[in-house]
Amino acid sequence: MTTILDGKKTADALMADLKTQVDALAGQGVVPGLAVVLVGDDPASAIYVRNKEKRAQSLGINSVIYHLPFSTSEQELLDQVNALNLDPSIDGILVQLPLPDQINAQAVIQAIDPDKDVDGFHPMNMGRLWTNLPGIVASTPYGIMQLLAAYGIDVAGKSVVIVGRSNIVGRPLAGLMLNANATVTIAHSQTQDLFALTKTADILVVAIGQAEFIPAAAVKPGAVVIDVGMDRNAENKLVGDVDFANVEPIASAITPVPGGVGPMTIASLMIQTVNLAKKRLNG
Ligand SMILES: Nc1nc2c(c(=O)[nH]1)N[C@@H](CN(C=O)c1ccc(C(=O)N[C@@H](CCC(=O)O)C(=O)O)cc1)CN2
Ligand SMILES: [Mg+2]
Repeated sequence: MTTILDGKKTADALMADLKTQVDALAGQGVVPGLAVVLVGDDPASAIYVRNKEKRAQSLGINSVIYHLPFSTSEQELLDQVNALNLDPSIDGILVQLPLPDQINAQAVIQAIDPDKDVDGFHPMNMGRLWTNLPGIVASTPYGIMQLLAAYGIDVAGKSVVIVGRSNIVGRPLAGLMLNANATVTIAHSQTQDLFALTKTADILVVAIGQAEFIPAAAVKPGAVVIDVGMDRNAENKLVGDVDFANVEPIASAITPVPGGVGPMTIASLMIQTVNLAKKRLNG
């Protein structure tokens, strides 16, 4: 029997626990503050930002959305970020990606106060992760680790292959897996004989953005498969990077799309926002 790693159910359970923590903070006079900056009108980004706001509101987190026009200049966005850096009611700042072409995303990420960088994308937080120091960790990788933990899947000593080397998923996840004592390989578009490599993985994570790219023949029977993709197939149906119908029967556990990694991303953002508010209270 394959275990379906249910991100929605797991996120809901984590959020129920988090709500009691937010209530306790409120009792001590601290309301966690999350600022989300959205530039332009990308429909998918608008949905993600709305979902973050809904989740924050249901927990009692003060979420403030700054919706700037598509024509916003890099300097205008930097000014907004600097104002939020100085706002004592804001614990976490995130700038929704992708950004319009006229804005250098790295410059914006590096302008965020590393101690408010709730996305964990700032080089300071990436550096902390890779030196195994406490810091803020990107939400999707953090969510994947939480999901595996919720199902009792220990990564220590396992062979983990991550397909995709983005700053949002692949690289930070590799750091987290290494810190949890996995043996990690990062594969990417230049990797030779990719499917021979993926077939060696005890835990296979795929984050490349290509619909149903990983076939059953590329997966070791009994592997744990984590699908970070959110793609549209030829019938315009939302699917992942893994051919779920054919891989599910041979995997020991697998995430669905939707309802796997995605909900864990937003839950992780909320957890880290609350952790930052606790830091404001306790120093
Ligand atoms: N600043 C950031 N930008 C982006 C991030 C991020 O972590 N920080 N990640 C993604 C978008 N994202 C959150 O921002 C995100 C994407 C998808 C989901 C999600 O719940 N997906 C659902 C399916 C949604 C659908 O039906 O389309 C699922 O998988 O079940 C949550 C968060 C890029 N930008
Ligand atoms: Mg999902």
